[in-house]
Amino acid sequence: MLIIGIAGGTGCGKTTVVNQILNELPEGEVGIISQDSYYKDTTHLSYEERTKINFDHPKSIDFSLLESHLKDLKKGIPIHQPVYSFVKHNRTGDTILTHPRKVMIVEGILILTHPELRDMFDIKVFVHADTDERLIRRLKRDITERGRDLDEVLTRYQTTLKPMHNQFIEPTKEFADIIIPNNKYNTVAVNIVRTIINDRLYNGTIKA
Ligand SMILES: Nc1ncnc2c1ncn2[C@@H]1O[C@H](COP(=O)(O)OP(=O)(O)O)[C@@H](O)[C@H]1O
Ligand SMILES: O=c1ccn([C@@H]2O[C@H](COP(=O)(O)O)[C@@H](O)[C@H]2O)c(=O)[nH]1
Repeated sequence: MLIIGIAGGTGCGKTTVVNQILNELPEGEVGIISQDSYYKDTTHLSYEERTKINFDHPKSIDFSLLESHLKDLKKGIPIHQPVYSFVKHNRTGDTILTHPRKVMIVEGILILTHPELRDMFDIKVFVHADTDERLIRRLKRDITERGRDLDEVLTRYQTTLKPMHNQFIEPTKEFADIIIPNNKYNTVAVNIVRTIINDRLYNGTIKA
């Protein structure tokens, strides 16, 4: 199994890059794990309390579950990936049965902060977009898709998102094997990653 970790700050375009990579690859050969699925379960808290969580700090992520799921997949064991709701700020209680694939992509803002997880990645990618670009994208996306308003996004940006990005996320760029500049859509970089995957898939250098 080839495991690719794709990190980068919120709004840099990780999800978009993953979808672009998957485009044109045969269905069923590549599996996805999103770090967002592994936000800690906070069912014991009220909605009000959940809105105050610092979701950009590594401690908000259940890394031990993520790590053990990845280990299971490596052993050929399917996992039940939790489904997360950004609107409720909590897991939904549903899971997605995720089968081991020849190539697994793990994406998320904090995935390179955790040494044990980081060591499991064969290729580490960091998607870069400028801070103002990321904030603009985040504003648009969170208002249209995640039920937020202008005030919520900007307040969260100033209080937690920006400081956590500088403290935890940006420094992990140094662990990356490949940095994808993504201020504009970067089809060249996406094609390079897809070529690496195709090479591993069809030249028999990896086993399922
Ligand atoms: N290169 C790009 N240029 C312009 N908009 C982009 C680009 N990449 C992503 N976007 C848009 O920015 C928003 C955030 O992208 P997304 O892939 O969800 O980022 P992430 O997963 O890193 O938070 C989405 O609305 C997406 O369509
Ligand atoms: O309940 C939640 C959980 C997380 N967030 C924010 O999401 C981003 C990470 O997701 P991306 O898709 O990489 O942007 C993170 O910055 C958290 O602040 C949230 O708003 N609510």
